[in-house]
Amino acid sequence: MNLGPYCNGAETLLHGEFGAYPSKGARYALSLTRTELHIQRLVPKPETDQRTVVPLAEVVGCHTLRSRAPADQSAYFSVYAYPLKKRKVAVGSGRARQRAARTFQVDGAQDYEKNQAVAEKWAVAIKCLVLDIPVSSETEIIPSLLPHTRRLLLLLNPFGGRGLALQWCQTYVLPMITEADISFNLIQTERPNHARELVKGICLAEWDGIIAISGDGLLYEVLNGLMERPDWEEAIKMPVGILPCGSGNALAGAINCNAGLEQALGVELLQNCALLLCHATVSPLDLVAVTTASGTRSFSCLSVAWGFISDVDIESEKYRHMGAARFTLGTLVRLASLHTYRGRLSYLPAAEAVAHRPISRSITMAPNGRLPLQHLPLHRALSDMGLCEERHAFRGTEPAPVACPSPGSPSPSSASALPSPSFSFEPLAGLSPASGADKGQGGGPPDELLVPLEQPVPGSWVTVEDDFVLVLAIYQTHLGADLFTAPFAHFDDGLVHLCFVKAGISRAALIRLFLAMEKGSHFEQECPYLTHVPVRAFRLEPLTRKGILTVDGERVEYGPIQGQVHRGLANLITGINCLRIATS
Ligand SMILES: Nc1ncnc2c1ncn2[C@@H]1O[C@H](COP(=O)(O)OP(=O)(O)OP(=O)(O)O)[C@@H](O)[C@H]1O
Repeated sequence: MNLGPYCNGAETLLHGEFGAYPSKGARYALSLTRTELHIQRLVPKPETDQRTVVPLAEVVGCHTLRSRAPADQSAYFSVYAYPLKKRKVAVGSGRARQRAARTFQVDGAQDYEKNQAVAEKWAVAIKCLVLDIPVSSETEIIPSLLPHTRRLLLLLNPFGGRGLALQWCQTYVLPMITEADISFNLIQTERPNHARELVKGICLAEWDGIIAISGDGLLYEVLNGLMERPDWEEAIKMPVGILPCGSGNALAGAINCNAGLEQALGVELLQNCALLLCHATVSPLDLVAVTTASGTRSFSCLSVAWGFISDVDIESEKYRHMGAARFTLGTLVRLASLHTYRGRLSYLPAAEAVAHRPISRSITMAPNGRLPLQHLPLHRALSDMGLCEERHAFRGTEPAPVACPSPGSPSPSSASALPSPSFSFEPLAGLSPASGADKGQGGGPPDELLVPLEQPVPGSWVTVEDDFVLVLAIYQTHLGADLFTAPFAHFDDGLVHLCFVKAGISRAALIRLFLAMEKGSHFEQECPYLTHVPVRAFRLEPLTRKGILTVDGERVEYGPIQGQVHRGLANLITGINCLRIATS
């Protein structure tokens, strides 16, 4: 049965009839389109026209193999997919991805070389599609279409979340990325700021990406380590990624959502992100340069929070063993003693109108003012099926060794040391500024929209002085993996989504907002106390003496803080284009 040249209306790139492994006499017709692998059993003939369709969005790689039996002139190729399945034992959502490998026998020719060439062609085509490399039926499918083996630096915080990062990485991540032909070096961080120091010392040319296996805090360290390098302009272009093993996992939630996948937590979210990592697509990522009262400047990719949200985040640290549930408990505890905070919030509204639902309500605005790292050998899940790996297809594609440039002389820092404000706040025991020790080593683009914190904001800014329950400057869709807080945000929209809730809101209304936030429908409640304004820059001046401020979920010194967005400064590995994703 010939399914080509079109399969369900899509162009067939490859078509062939193959045996299977283990054999059992079955034969299959395979058709490859840009988005799917169609598998039709021919022998024994099925009673109905039943086809198995493998969405390439669920495929991580394809390997060619050879039989250990010398008489066998067949070549084989295995396709590795990770479809989403309902789990027998309900954990979290009750869904998880299960490895599904299919091995086909290419036996059309008498000699192995010809069969191997066909197997290799299929493997190359499938890998190109997984990596979003354009292929059409006119393309000559040859190994040189493929990029060199990706080399990822995996940084794992063994104490992130519930402390399961290493176990989860070994169980769910390493097998998958091995099948995706990703070469990696896995380093466990030993202390806070270890990841930051590591990325400051690496030779950029040796890596294709840096992946944080933990919560958002570790990625914050990676981004700031890159920005603190003398070559920050080049360094910050290094694709970064996240494999969520923390408790909040906001960025992972945003990546999952961007791919069109159903909201997920725990292992399901980790597997989704690992699958997306195998698909390699990179998106520009906005960073917000945040300056605190002591003049410390750091780069944030998620949020600045004050009030209810930062209180819950930091106060729930003691429930860390509970994983994501720590926030639910923390929320209930905080709701019981709901605080309000007086503050002055100033912002520069975004010039363009942002097309989404009406947002601003009940707003009281007053215009005014080296570490050279040895590569581990490419890890491989070798078949235990009596087949061995055929690596010819990928030989000769390794990059030539590169010389590591020695660190250059530091470029002048634009992080101006701002004097402390005239009023002071209670010192926080044991808390040091987020990057105070490193101040001045790196650079980063100038914050041309900001004036020093001790000067009044420019006249084009808007200022609101009020009692707030919370102030949140968020730049991604998610505040946590299951908190769809800014549904209108995009990785590189060049916007800070300033959200605040003013005092006066009832506890019940606040709970309703947070419950609705799971689905991202909280703005539909038209709560008069909730305001959202898309801005380019903001300043928050707490007027209440005690409080908690967080940047990307990490506590920073309490006091005036301001930030400006730098559009698409970093690169984030986001994986599959959402139009191609399949949810089963
Ligand atoms: N080996 C380590 N020991 C102690 N702290 C570490 C270690 N490695 C990293 N850290 C620090 O742990 C902090 C929290 O880590 P991370 O944010 O990755 O996990 P999390 O807090 O569980 O996750 P989330 O931010 O999603 O809640 C980071 O700021 C990092 O500096």
